[in-house]
Amino acid sequence: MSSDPLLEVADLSVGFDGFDGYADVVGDVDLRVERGEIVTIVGETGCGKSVTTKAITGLLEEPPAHVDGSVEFDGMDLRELSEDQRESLNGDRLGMIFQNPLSGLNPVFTIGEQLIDTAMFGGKNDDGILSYFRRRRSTADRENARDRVVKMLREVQMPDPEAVLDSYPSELSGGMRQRALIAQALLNEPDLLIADEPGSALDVTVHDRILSLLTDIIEDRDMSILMITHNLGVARQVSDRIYIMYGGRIVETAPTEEIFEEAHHPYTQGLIASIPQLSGEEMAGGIDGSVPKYTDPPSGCRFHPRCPYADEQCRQSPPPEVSFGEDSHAVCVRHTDDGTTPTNEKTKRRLMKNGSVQTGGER
Ligand SMILES: Nc1ncnc2c1ncn2[C@@H]1O[C@H](COP(=O)(O)OP(=O)(O)OP(=O)(O)O)[C@@H](O)[C@H]1O
Repeated sequence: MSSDPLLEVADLSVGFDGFDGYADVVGDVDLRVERGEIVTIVGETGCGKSVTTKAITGLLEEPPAHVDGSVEFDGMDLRELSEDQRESLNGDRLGMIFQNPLSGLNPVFTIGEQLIDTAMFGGKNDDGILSYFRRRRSTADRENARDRVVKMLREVQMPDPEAVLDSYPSELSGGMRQRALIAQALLNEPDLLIADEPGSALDVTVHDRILSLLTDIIEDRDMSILMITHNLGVARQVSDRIYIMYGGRIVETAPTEEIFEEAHHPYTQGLIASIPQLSGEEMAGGIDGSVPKYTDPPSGCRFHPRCPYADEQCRQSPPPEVSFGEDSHAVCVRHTDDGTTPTNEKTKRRLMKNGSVQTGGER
């Protein structure tokens, strides 16, 4: 662990005012990304992964969101930056790719206009009158930027990049729009790329292709990545280190191989047991139950209603953080009690006995 991480998030919390009352979604989140490191946040849908990255990148509207904690990027406190400073950073030193490829592109400008602007002006990408005049200026700079965009579109394997430059987002397929967004996020060689389930809004085969494309591209670059996925198998493929998130809390973190060698939290163990295996022994239905209701979260450990080891202590008090090495922690009371320490196999047996759908193997 270095003393100079590129991104360091401390004690982040996010809640929302809503019709059903206050939703206490994210809390006590500490995470860091070292220079050149690929880190993933893994958890089921609704666990607070997107809310966490949106809070980091300043994309939550406050209110209704209430954000607290500190977010340091290369020594700058992102929460203290003015809107202008943040805009210059986003799209330049900080690249972002989100789940829905349509939301990231402006429908009234061509792909070329948008990507060339990003290449020339980075985060200072203005879709108003200013950009209209910028685009009228046919300078050598603009030609250079165009060449860079075409090169990048080729790198993301965009079919017929020259024709795509003159197309509007609505004229492209979902997969092509996602490729355009990946190209846009990488154009200015950001120091940190934040990728929120890229391609997950698309069908499974396109999603898989997008993911393997992205992993190939990032392998060749010296870039830090914070990636979000609900798929632990994907996280294993791409990341150096994993944070497991449940109910808006980080429940475990460790270097990727350590998580798979010896996961400590029953939730992580349940996710591992749910990864499809050729032996057909995975819990095909995943872990029984659903993520908490954030307007009325469970007391004590938020995972206790689904945990096969939960007892009174888990229902009563928030669990302690237990360290298993400098870089490996889990937040679970069981590890202070030798008799019932969970193991992957034990948890899998218990979860299966509890009625999770199974495809074969032990019953
Ligand atoms: N603007 C908002 N106002 C109120 N609640 C919100 C808002 N945005 C997100 N939430 C709630 O926060 C919770 C966590 O959502 P989030 O999108 O972060 O989950 P996730 O783990 O990223 O899942 P997914 O992969 O489906 O996006 C959800 O219950 C969601 O309804």
